[in-house]
Amino acid sequence: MSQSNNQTGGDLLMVAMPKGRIYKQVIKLFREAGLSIPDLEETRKLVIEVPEAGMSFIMVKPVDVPTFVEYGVADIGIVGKDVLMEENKDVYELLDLGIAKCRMSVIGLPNWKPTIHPRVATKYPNVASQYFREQGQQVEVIKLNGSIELAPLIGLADRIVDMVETGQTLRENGLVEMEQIFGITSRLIANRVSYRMKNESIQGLCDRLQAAIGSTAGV
Ligand SMILES: Nc1ncnc2c1ncn2[C@@H]1O[C@H](COP(=O)(O)OP(=O)(O)OP(=O)(O)O)[C@@H](O)[C@H]1O
Ligand SMILES: O=P(O)(O)OC[C@H]1O[C@H](OP(=O)(O)OP(=O)(O)O)[C@H](O)[C@@H]1O
Repeated sequence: MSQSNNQTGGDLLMVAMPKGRIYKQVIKLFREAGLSIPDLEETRKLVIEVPEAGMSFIMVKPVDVPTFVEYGVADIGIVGKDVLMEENKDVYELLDLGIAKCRMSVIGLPNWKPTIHPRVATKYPNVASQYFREQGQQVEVIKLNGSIELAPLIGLADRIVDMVETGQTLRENGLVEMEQIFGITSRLIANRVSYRMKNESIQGLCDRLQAAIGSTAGV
């Protein structure tokens, strides 16, 4: 196994860990990969060293993970494909972790009809703009930060671009999925320089995670 278990201080891999929804699934996967990680959300600490796993974690908002990694203050990070597509940062995408699975879709009311000045509300303005440009549709994109499904219900926009997992949010608000844009899972990303300088430990972690993903695939 190339991953060292007795690294200390500056040799630790700095990992940007997303707080919230993805966190628990990442920790489960890391543990399945044989890495001994405590519950990082047990405290309000934002920098947590875990020398026995050869890693140090910074706890960040999911949308900020690519920024910490691009600037190299984190060597690696875990982030949803949705955020990667929207933020378009200069990082390596190393591994599909297969967790936090959902999809990015165009959503609207069931009786939707094309309008003269179509408006689309979304948390993902770059993704939405690119999608409708490729479709040859001119739309005004309105950026929101949450409760996106509200927009067509109250007339702010005629459609939204948002994530769908179980479809419960759509059903409970009387909305329908009109088109799927792309599938989403969480990815392991790396800083370009770190990937060269710390290749052995990053590649070792990748191999361990890949083995854990392989052994649980289809379970
Ligand atoms: N309903 C969902 N099902 C599965 N995965 C999801 C779902 N919603 C979001 N995700 C994935 O989890 C990631 C983080 O979502 P989360 O809701 O924790 O973050 P956020 O809303 O960006 O953060 P915050 O709530 O702190 O503003 C998303 O970027 C996406 O990849
Ligand atoms: O298909 P479902 O299983 O219902 O999941 C989809 C919902 O999950 C996410 O919302 P989130 O919980 O992050 O809330 P927010 O975007 O309003 O903050 C997403 O924006 C959808 O609203």
